[in-house]
Amino acid sequence: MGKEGGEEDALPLFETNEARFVGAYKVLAFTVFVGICLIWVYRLTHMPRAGEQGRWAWIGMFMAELCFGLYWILTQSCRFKVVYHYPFKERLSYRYEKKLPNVDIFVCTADPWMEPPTLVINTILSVISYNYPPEKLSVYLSDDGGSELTFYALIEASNFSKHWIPFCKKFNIKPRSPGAYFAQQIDVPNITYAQEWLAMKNLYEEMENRISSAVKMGTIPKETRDQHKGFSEWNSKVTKEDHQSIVQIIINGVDKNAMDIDGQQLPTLVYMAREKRPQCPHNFKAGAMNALIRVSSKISNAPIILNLDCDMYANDVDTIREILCFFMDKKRGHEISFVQFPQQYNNITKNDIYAGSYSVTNNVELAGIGGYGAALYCGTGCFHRRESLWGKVYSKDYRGELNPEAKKNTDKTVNELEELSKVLANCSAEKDTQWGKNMGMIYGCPVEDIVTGLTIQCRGWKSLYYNPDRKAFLGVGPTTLDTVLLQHKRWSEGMFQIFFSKYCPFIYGQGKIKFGAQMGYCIYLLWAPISFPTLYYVIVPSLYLLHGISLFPQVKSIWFLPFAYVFVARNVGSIAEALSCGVTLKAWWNWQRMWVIQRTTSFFFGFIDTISRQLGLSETTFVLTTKVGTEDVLKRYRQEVIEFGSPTIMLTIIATLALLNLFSLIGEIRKIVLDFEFKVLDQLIMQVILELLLVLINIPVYQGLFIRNDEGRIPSSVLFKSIVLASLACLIPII
Ligand SMILES: O=c1ccn([C@@H]2O[C@H](COP(=O)(O)OP(=O)(O)O[C@H]3O[C@H](CO)[C@@H](O)[C@H](O)[C@H]3O)[C@@H](O)[C@H]2O)c(=O)[nH]1
Ligand SMILES: [Mn+2]
Repeated sequence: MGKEGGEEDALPLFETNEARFVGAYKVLAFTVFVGICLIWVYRLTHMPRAGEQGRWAWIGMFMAELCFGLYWILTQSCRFKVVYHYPFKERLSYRYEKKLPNVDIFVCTADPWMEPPTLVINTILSVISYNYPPEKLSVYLSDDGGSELTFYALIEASNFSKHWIPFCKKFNIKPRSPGAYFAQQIDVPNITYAQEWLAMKNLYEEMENRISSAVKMGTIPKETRDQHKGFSEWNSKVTKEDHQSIVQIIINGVDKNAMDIDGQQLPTLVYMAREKRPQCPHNFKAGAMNALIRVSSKISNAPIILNLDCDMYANDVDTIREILCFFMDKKRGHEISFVQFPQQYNNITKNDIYAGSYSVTNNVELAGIGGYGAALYCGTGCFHRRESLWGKVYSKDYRGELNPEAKKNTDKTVNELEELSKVLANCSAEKDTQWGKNMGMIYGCPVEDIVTGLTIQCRGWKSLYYNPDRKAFLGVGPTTLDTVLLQHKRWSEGMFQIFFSKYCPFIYGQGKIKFGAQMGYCIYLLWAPISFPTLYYVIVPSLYLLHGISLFPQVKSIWFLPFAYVFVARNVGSIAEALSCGVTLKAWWNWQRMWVIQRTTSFFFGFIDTISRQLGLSETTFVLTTKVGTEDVLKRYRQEVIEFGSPTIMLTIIATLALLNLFSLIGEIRKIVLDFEFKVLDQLIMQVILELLLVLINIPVYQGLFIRNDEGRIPSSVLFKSIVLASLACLIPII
C-alpha cells in the first residue's frame, strides 16, 4: 500500500457541507424583519389617545407583536447556519477495523404498563444485533419500574438473541427490532430464507405470547423462575418506589460460553434497577442514567455510550460505525462530546395529525444549531463520549483516543461484578458527590437532556447533529391529544425552568458557546412564555370584532402592507420549508392547528407550573408518555381523527377559544348580511380574516363538539362548560 495507504490515512472520516439557498433565505428574512419593524412603528404611531376606546387593547396588540417579532428573530440564527455531515464508514473500516472501541448502550424504562416489556425488548434486540463486533458491545437496561416482568422479558430476549443475531447477520436484515421487521412486507429471495424467516417469526411470536401472558397474569412461568437466580431479588416487599438495588448480568460477554447458535460470542447484557427509597429523591431519568454510567464503568467501561429511550429501536445496522467516523476523525474528532440523532417516530400518519414528525425542527432548526457546534442533547438517540458525560473539562491537549483495550473486568466473576455494581446503584452512592451537578446528567429539571448538553458544551466540548437519510432510531409517538399536550407541557416547563435558572444560555453560556447557539437554545426555552401573546391574539381581536372595534389598519391604508407582507412571506416561507422537508400541505395545516393548541394550553400551563415551582409551591415531576393505546384509539389515530378524550382543563380551554372565535365570526357575518354594513368590512377586514383562519383551523374541534359521537369526541361536560365560558366572554364590556 505504501504511499497510497498514507494518503488514504490522511483523508478525513467525515465531511460537512452547508445547506443551499441560505443566501436567498437571508434576503427574505431581511425583508420580513423590515416588515416587522414597520408593524411596530405603526402600533406606536397610531395608538388611540388616552380616553379613546381600544387604547389598552392596542397596547396589548403592540406587546404581543413585539414578543412575536423578537421570538421570530430568535428563530433566525439557526436558519443561517444549517449544515449536514457525511461520514465515510468504509474509510473507518479500512483504517480501524481491528482497533474499534467498545460501545455501551443504555436503554431506560420506567413502567411495565405504560412501556410494555415487549416494546422494551424489541429495542434491546435491535441494538444487541448491531453490525459491530459483539465482544465490543454491552447493552444495559435500566428499569425504574423495578419490575420482575421486565426482568423476565429480558431473560426471554437473551435466549431469543442467540437465534436472532445469527439470523440478522446471515441475511443482513433491516431493521433488527423483530417486531418492526416482521411487521413489514418483505420479498423472499430464496427458499432457505423463507424457511428460516418463518421459523424465526414463530420463535418470536411464541416469546411474545409468553411475555404478554406473564404480564396479563402478573406471574412468571415457574421453569424460567427456577432457571435464573435473579428472581430471588423480588420478594413481597419490593415495590416500584421502594426496593434495594438489583443488578443482574444476564449475558456475560467475556465468558467464552456465552455463544449464539452459530458459536459466535454474544454481547454483554445487563439488567439494573437502582435502589429506590421513598425518602431519597430518585431524579427520574437523569438518576437512572447516572446509575448506569457508574454501574457500566465497573462492568464494561466503554469509551462511547449510546443512550436510548425504551421505545426507540435502532432502524439502521451501521449507526455505530457512522458515529465513530465523527469521534475518530483525526482533525475534529477529539473535540466532539456527543452526536445527537433526531427523535423520530415510526407511527406518524400521512398528514401528521399531532405534528409529531418535527420535520422542520429536525431538518432545519436542530441542524442549524448544530452548525454552531452546539447540537442539543435530546435525551434519546445520542452517542456520548464517556469522559465528557462523566464531567471532564475539554482541554487543548486532549487527544481523544478511544482506547480499544479499555479495561474489561475479565478477572472478576459475575457475582463479584454484580455485588460491586449494586453498591454503585444505591442511593448512598451519590451522597456528597458531584453527581447531578458537575458529573453525569444534571438533576432538578424535567428536561434533563437539554440542560446536560448545555453544561457539556460549556465545559468546552463540541457536539454534532446527524440526520442520516435512513432513520437511525424510531420511537412511538403519542396517539392522543392528551398525551401530546402533557408531553409538551413537561418540555415547555422544563425548558422555561432552564431559562430562569443559572443555566440560562445567555448567562451560563456567555463566551462559551456561540451567540447563534445561545439564540437557538432559546427557541425552545421560551416556548412557555410565548403562550401569552398567542392567547392574546386568539382572544382579544375576536372580542373587539364582536363590538365592531378595529385593531388593525384599513385595507386602503399604506400600513396594511407590512401586515400583509409579513403574513404572506412568513407563511409562504414556512410552507416552502415544510414542503422541502417532504411533508404534505395538509400536514403543514395540521401543524398550524397544533401550534395554536399547544401554545394556548401546554405552554401556558408549563409557564404557570414553572412559576409555581420558582415560588416553591410545587415540585419537579415527570409524567411518562404513554406508549400503548386501545385498538379503538389506534384506529381513530390511523384515520387521522383527533382523540380529544377525557374532560381536562386544557380541553375546556381549547373548546372555549374555538367557540369564541366562531361566535365572533358569526356575529360579524350576521351584521354584514343582515344590516348591509359593508363599509365596516373595510375597517375590520384583517380581524375578520384572522377569525376566519382560526375558525378554519378549529374545524376538527367543532366536529368534536357537535358532530362526532365516538369515544374520542369532546365530552359533553366540556361542551357545556365551554359554551358558558365563551358566551360570558362575549358579554365582557370592552374598554
Ligand atoms: O423516572 C423515570 C422517568 C422516565 N424514564 C425514562 O425516560 C424515557 C423518556 O420518557 P418518555 O415518557 O418517553 O418521555 P418523552 O417525552 O418521550 O422523552 C423525551 O423527553 C425527555 C425529557 O423530558 C427525555 O428524557 C427523553 O429522553 C426524550 O426522549 C423513557 O425511556 C422512560 O422510561 C426513566 O427511566 N425514569
Ligand atoms: Mn418517549
